[in-house]
Amino acid sequence: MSFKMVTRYAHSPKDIQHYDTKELRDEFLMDKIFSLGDILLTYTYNDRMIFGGVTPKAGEPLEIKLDKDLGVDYFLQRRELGFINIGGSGSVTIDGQKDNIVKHDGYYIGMGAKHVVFESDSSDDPAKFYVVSTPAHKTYPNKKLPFKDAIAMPMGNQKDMNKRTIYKYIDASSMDTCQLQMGYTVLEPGNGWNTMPCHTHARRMETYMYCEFGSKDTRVFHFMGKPDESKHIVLEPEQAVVNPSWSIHCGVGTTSYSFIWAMCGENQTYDDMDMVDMHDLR
Ligand SMILES: O=C(O)C(=O)C[C@H](O)C(=O)CO
Ligand SMILES: [Zn+2]
Repeated sequence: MSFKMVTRYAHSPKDIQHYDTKELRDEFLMDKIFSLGDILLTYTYNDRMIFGGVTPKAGEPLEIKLDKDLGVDYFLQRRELGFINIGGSGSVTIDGQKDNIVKHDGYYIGMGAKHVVFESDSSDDPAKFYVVSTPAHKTYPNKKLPFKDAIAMPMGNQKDMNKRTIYKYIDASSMDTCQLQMGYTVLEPGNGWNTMPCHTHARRMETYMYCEFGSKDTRVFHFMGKPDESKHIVLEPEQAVVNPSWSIHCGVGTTSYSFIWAMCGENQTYDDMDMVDMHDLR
């Protein structure tokens, strides 16, 4: 098993003005999230979100152990954690309490949980736990978040090539959470655009992890930057991007796809978005 956590710094919009493709990718793209038997995490200085993949082999449980790096006694001493499984079935054991987790199940784990152990039922179809952790100030109850209970918001339409459903898993309207908001967006076949018309939310940063592409050659062109200075990053399946709060975040795929979004910052108000007028995009 290997455990790796990389750091990504925070940027001002001016920093990226002259970035070439490689620099932009090096700073904002996480090119590997799931690797069998491994934990691969990123610590971004944007609101100190930690995110990445936990992919256990069958019979070899994985636990995120972070103390010295965070200056705490254990990983969730001052943090909360959310996850959504996009792989095969598995389980999570939180301080001795085990729950089965099938594909697309999620979980909220409150501050103070000492041991969170992830397991896969089979190495041929391992669970792929996409995990996101944000700083917390209060312990809220752990909560299993089955896909069927997510708040489903149909969005867009076929004519605009953006028909999709946003599934809110961790949302302050239906449960307690300190900072973390998390969900999963699924595009309908034949649709390519997410989050268009696009927005910013200076109050919150956001990460996107793109997955479940319609074909092996599908690519998603993800757009970021100030609305009047947009740049793009081309993503393969199961890669993630960091979006600073000043940045737009939207994308178009060469087929349909899904993505997991997670936010953290000043508020927990999903609809608090500054919509960008199409005339202002450059
Ligand atoms: O498809 C969409 O639109 C989204 O999923 C938007 C994200 O949820 C988002 O950007 C929330 O601020
Ligand atoms: Zn957003």
